[in-house]
Amino acid sequence: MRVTVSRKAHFNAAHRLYRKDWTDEKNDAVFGLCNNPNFHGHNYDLIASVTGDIDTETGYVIDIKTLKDIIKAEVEDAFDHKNLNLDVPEFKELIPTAENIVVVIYNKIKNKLKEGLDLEVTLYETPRNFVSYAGQ
Ligand SMILES: Nc1nc2c(c(=O)[nH]1)N=C([C@H](O)[C@H](O)COP(=O)(O)OP(=O)(O)OP(=O)(O)O)CN2
Ligand SMILES: [Zn+2]
Repeated sequence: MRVTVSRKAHFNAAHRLYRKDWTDEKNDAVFGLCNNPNFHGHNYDLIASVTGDIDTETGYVIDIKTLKDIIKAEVEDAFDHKNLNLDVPEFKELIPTAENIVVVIYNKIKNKLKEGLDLEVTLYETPRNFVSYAGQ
């Protein structure tokens, strides 16, 4: 019996979408306002969903406190009130699009989960723009 346990979280971060190896013209053409050198911010929301078997002794798939602590350490403490391009090592050479951010978050959380647990992360960049990643 596989059951999914989910936890919501939140962080604010600034970013700029651009490639250092492209001209300003090409960055403007592809990324538009998101290439503004002054950066811009988003109120990111995320949902981390962990799927696994219910432990017969505890009744848990995962203690939600454990999931909360992982998300705090791996996502909130690492990204909240940060400039993703400048402050977060994972995005030194990786454009902080929602797609790339959700994959980075997935990998950071997945590495802290016990074997046998599956993970899906959904990241909202705005209330209407969101991406999901479940590995592969
Ligand atoms: N595939 C992607 N497209 C875009 C991304 C992205 O990460 N992946 N990101 C951006 C911008 O960074 C940003 O998200 C755009 O924000 P905003 O202009 O506020 O977006 P909307 O106008 O759609 O805002 P709503 O309030 O949700 O309508 C652009 N593209
Ligand atoms: Zn943006």
